Amino acid sequence: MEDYEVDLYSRDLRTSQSYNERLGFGIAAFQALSNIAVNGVALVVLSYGGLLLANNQISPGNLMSFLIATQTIQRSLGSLSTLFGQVVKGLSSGSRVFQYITVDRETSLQTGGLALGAVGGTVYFKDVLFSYPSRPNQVVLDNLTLTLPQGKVTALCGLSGAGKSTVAALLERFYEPTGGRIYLDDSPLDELDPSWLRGRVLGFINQEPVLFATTIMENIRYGRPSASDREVYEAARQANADSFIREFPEGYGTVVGERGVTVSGGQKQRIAIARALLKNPRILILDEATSALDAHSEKLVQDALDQVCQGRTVLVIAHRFSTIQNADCIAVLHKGQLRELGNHKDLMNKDGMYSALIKRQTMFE
Ligand SMILES: Nc1ncnc2c1ncn2[C@@H]1O[C@H](COP(=O)(O)OP(=O)(O)OP(=O)(O)O)[C@@H](O)[C@H]1O
Repeated sequence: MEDYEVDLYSRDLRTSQSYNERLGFGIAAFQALSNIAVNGVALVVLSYGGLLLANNQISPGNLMSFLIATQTIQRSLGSLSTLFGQVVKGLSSGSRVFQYITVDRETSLQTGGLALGAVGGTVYFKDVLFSYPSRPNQVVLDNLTLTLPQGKVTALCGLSGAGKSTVAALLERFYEPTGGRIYLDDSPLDELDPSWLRGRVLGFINQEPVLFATTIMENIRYGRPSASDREVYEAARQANADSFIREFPEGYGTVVGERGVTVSGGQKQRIAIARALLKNPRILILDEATSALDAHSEKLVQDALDQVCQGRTVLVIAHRFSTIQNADCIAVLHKGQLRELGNHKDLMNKDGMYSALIKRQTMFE
């Protein structure tokens, strides 16, 4: 495997080397030709100018001015070849940047939608149809109609690829539905400002929370940049993170991320939960971790999650049996369609897809 990767890398390096050599030859040929041409011009100027000077048709000063002007042109043309190489390199490096700059904005950016205080937190997916732009022929959500009741926990479950994460992505407005509409309370989501929505209304805790290369204090404060230190401590305490943070020699000033202290998966999740608590969103999207934590960490994370879910509308992409079982409402997705909806007891009694999923899961526990 290692040899194979080294081979691939060497092949790419050789391609890059050959392109650079070709560029070098091109620059050399251009410089040689332009030097010959410009020196030829200087020669012509000198011989013809000498003739005119001999015939007293121009003054020696005029001839000198001409010669200096030709040399200036020669120098400029000489640097043109190097400049040309740089332009070619710059254009190829910049092509990806230009690709992003020229992307059409698909999500509208209207402001002045709902006032934050007036947000209840009921989300309604109405006949939502969706295909990813990169695969327009694959229907990922097929006429999905689903309500996330205000202040309740709705668990989405289903087999891998059923469309659970896509539902969350549409709610975050990372994509727009191909058909149908999503409503927050009574306002269509596409009429609300996505920055306001993501910054103030929605919170997202995913499987692999991102910690930035700065202090734990600042990492938590990203939830609400205006929060005071005291509020950060309180959020960390509620997220079961305060005690382990204080055990670090530099406490909340500990730098995490690439060049700092490495924190465990469970600790990372608790920092992310503290961040979400500080943000205090009306709606929380929770993509539950599939990776197993040890029993102690699991309990701490679960307690913190229970804390953060209280009083909010929660959409949880559920993988754990306990989460699914305790949810107020369970939606079972299959190939982008809503197959079953209800609470654990009702769905188990129904003995359909949900009970089959649960039996499968408990068999492996
Ligand atoms: N960015 C994307 N571009 C194209 N297709 C995608 C993209 N993301 C997901 N899909 C496809 O959409 C379908 C639904 O994916 P989704 O991630 O929503 O499923 P899921 O139920 O969350 O799965 P899992 O439990 O494995 O995370 C899958 O067939 C997947 O291949």
